[in-house]
Amino acid sequence: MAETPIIQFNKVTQTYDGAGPVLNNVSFELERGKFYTLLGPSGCGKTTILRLIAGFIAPTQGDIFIKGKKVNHLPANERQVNTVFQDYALFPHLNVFENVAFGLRIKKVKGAEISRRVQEALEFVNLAGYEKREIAEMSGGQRQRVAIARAIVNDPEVILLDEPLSALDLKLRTEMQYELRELQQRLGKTFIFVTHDQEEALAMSDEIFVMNAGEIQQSGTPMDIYDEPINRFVADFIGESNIVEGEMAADYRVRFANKEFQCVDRGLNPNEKVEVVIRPEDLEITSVAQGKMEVVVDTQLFRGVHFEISTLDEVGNEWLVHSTKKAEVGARIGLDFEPEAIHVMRLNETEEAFDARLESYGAESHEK
Ligand SMILES: Nc1ncnc2c1ncn2[C@@H]1O[C@H](COP(=O)(O)OP(=O)(O)OP(=O)(O)O)[C@@H](O)[C@H]1O
Repeated sequence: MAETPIIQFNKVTQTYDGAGPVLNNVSFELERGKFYTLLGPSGCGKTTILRLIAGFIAPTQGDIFIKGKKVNHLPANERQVNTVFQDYALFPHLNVFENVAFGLRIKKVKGAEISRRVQEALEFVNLAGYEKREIAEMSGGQRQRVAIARAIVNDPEVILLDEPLSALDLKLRTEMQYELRELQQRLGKTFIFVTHDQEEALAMSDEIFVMNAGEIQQSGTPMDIYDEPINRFVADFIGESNIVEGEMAADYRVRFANKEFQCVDRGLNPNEKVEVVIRPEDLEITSVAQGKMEVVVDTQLFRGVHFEISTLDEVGNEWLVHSTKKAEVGARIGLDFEPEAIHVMRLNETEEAFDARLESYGAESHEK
């Protein structure tokens, strides 16, 4: 990347109190002005990354850079980074204006400038006119916006958001997803958002980092991660997947479920063991004669927009199908799919090798 990364981690390992590492040799570079999401199950180290960037803790090993400057031990208040916490951490005894003004008062900014900047921040989050309101009189979504105003009033380069939507009900949560994304684009600042909700990550991010057990498993755009997961963990964590064991037969040919299929993957070794992913929405129900694979319908659920149909092939693999067509439980049916719907994962492939391999296939062949 041409520009100096806004944030860079270089082989960062973090250990708390002599226990095993909660971050293991993590490296990445973030660009200015993008919306990044750290996504992963509870305890995988997402918040630890935020705390290292904010300066609440220093790395056990490795280096952290902000705008090219090493900041391993730079105090939090000297970093151009602000955090929006999960519970917003607002002061209940102060009104909206004073909550947003708090950091500026500590920094002894002049009164007139405080007024101007707080006003600007509140306008930015659509809370102009709410200055005198008590926090207790604000709704969940409004409190969220006060917390964001309090972060942006300092004009930071980077805003860290630690599961900020998790306290909201589903409808408000969806509204705030749009709002946050739109706010980030208007501000043009780097946002680093932590969540364990894959739908939230897919909807909001320019780039997602999928984490597991203190490591980044894969990084990429939401579409990259969804269409081309690097391994079983990522494929399972993002969306619903059918994942079965298979082996390469030759270039563009892969075997699974006792048959050989055309795929778009090449450059793997003949007979190499692989894992094969097909998304449920890429499987189409048809007659046995017309299908590429013969299966028996095991269960069927109506999900409103589609039927969720669980089927079994002759070797006992389960194939979940999302279909607008109904099937009969117990019926023998055919499943049809395009060669591009098959995603082949090598076992234990590094992210670098994986990216290079996909790149070598060319964009057209791997696009659905
Ligand atoms: N101060 C601490 N002392 C000891 N262990 C800690 C400390 N903070 C976090 N941990 C441990 O480090 C691991 C990673 O925690 P972290 O908060 O980064 O995970 P997370 O992915 O943000 O999880 P969650 O989604 O549950 O917040 C966990 O096993 C946690 O118990």
